[in-house]
Amino acid sequence: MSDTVRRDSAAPFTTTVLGTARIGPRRELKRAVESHWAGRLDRAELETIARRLRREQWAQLAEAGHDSVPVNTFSYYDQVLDTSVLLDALPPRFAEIDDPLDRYFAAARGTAEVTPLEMTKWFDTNYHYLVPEIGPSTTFRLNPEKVLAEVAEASELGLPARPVVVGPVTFLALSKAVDGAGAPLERLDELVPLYRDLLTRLADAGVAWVQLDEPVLVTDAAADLGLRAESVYNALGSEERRPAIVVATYFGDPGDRLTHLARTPIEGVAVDLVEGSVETVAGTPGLADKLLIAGVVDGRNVWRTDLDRAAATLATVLGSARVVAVSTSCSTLHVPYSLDAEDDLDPNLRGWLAFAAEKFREVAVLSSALREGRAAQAAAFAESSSALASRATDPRLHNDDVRARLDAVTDADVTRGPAEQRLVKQQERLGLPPLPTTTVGSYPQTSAIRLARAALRSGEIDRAEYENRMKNEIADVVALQESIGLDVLVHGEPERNDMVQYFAEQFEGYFATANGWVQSYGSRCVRPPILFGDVSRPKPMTVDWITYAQTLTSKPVKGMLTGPVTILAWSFVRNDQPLSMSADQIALAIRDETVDLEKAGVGIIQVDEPALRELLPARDADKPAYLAWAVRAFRIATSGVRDDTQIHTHLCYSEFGEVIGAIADLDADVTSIEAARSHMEVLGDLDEAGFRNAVGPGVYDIHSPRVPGQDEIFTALSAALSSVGAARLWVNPDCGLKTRGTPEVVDSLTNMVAAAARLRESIPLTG
Ligand SMILES: Nc1nc2c(c(=O)[nH]1)N[C@@H](CNc1ccc(C(=O)N[C@@H](CCC(=O)N[C@@H](CCC(=O)N[C@@H](CCC(=O)O)C(=O)O)C(=O)O)C(=O)O)cc1)CN2
Ligand code: MET
Ligand SMILES: [Zn+2]
Repeated sequence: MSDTVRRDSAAPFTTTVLGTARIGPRRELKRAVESHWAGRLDRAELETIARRLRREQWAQLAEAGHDSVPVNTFSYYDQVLDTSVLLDALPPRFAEIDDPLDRYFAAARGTAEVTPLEMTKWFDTNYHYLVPEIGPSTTFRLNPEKVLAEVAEASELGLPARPVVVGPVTFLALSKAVDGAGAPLERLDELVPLYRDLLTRLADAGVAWVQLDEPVLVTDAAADLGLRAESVYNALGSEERRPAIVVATYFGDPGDRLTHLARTPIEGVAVDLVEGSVETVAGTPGLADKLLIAGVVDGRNVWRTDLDRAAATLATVLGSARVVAVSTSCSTLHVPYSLDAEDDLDPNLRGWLAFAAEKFREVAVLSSALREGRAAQAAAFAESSSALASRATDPRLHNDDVRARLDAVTDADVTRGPAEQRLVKQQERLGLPPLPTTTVGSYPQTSAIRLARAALRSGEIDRAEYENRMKNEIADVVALQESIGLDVLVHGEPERNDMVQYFAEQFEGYFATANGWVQSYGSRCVRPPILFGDVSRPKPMTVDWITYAQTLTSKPVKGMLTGPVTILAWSFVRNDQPLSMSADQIALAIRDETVDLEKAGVGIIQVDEPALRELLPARDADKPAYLAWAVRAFRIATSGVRDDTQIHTHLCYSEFGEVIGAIADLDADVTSIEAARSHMEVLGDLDEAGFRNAVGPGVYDIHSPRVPGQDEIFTALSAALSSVGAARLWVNPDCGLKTRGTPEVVDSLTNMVAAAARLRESIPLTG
């Protein structure tokens, strides 16, 4: 059959990446999309900017010598949302919006009428995807326009385009069932004909290779993933008119799922050889006639590749497959664009790093060395090993005091007095009313605040002027909270560019970037700081701001810190020591800060751990060890204070299931937790996990601009009250307010305080 012949002879490629970022080297897409939402940029202009960003990205790959270029990795918001659109699987509440792009953004962000899709973490990264909702009324249908358009665009430029699409197993495994529907994964059979159809359309468009992303195959997210994948890819492989298929696994080791894939007629597999192991590849029969895309360059961390080691890894797997292509371990979505945008980096550090552009070149160097011999790339190999040696011997990597302190940590250092006893002492000190009202920390990060920071950076204003402006912000936020009638106040975090970066910038052992932006969700970006050495805290980081806020009010002001696990999760981490050791070092630095806050008279300190769930390993076997070190790090950070100092923590991003026991083990006096979207269900789970301390279930969802009504909050609170009782219940939104506007914050909090007051009246006044 002619098509089959064409596939077999489809020249395998040798040099590629699994995907790229799209936000733009200077966040051009963020600005364009946000201007479009604000009505300041029309659709044609938005599309022009998007097209230019795609072309620049593709050109960069081609120039680096890649012979296969991933396309359809562009997205106006999120690639999983794009897949929901591809499969026509948006929930019916969006059907009334006729225009496809308006509908797309409505699904991502919601409108006054409809709530958006839920957002959650993409595996163990800090990227968020929009969770597909699969209900009884979902009928799948193929909308291939976007992927075909990107293929056409790249082909016109003469580029070897390889479309990348989220695979059916991963798509359904990440979906949630709604309206009483069964598990989405049971509907795989319905997706197979659509993907077959898509394959044919791509073949018709001249596509030689297609990449179907199946990262879920490195997890234990569902039973029988290997068998399910085998059956799907047998079916897709049997399609006569199709491009060659590569199935990409990443973020871990596929284990025996690789054997299942190898049994199918697909032409290639991509394997993460940074987080996964070469043994899996070597132990998998059936790869001999396939293309193996070997992910030896770390796609999600920023360290320069050890080329010798990567070349050795490639040599190990060379005999396992028909052809070995060199690649990144995953998409470079998770790292900044290029070191070229960093003017002020420490020169040594620069040599140790590789952002996306530098990784593109590393891939090409390794591929050339693999085919033409090491001698062809001698200079690059020499540079890599001297940079590595410089890093390994840099004295800033080791701080003996920090290591000695950690060695000396005992069980007593991670244990506080009994929780009930703490509660009594804290209540004596704080004298709070029942159902205390509070907020999670941040208030709107207005553009005035950000512009002040930009002005400080550019030298337009000095430090004193900047501090004045921030103090004015704090004064405004304190006054606002008093007028609304909240019981426990916060300073509002105006001085923080980010809840992780702010601390990292003040730690020893960390570097910050100027333009190292990475997409977090939609148009929102973060600049993850780079943890390179042992961590310590030279001086207090938050005490002056909190004590200033406390001078403005007689209500207690909560100190506000980020916990060690979250700081670690949202940083680029060292790859030369276990994560647990880095977590403990950060924990000691945070402990120092809690002790200083206490000394300064602060009675309540919140240590946020929203990323506790995020670092949970993909495989069940690895989970208990992670949870043990994560809990211990939090307890190192929070057990240095007296029993009458109240420790709060905060968690968001729901899906607490597997970490619920760990949340109880944190032993915080008060835990504020996202609950609004799951209708307080988490409270029952906490109870079952033996959690007996106080809890502030988020009573409304801050991720949407919608103002919750007083009755709606009252209903949620009443449910919480009957679940945990008045003695343990706090009242708060489900996360910080930094992304919201002030008017909606005022209205929402006013309703929240009123609902709490109403409910208080119903509580019998016993002791
Ligand atoms: N690290 C981290 N990860 C996280 C979260 C988080 O808070 N931090 N929360 C969750 C995700 N939520 C997020 C919520 C908001 C933003 C967000 O708003 N990001 C800002 C950037 C925040 C920042 O770094 N701000 C800097 C720089 C701001 C900036 O862009 N300044 C302009 C100038 C000012 C202006 O034009 O407004 C510039 O430099 O060009 C500052 O305030 O100093 C954005 O995309 O716009 C990101 C993630 C999970 N992961
Ligand atoms: C992502 S959790 C955010 C917690 C932080 N204290 C804030 O309110 O912004
Ligand atoms: Zn939060």
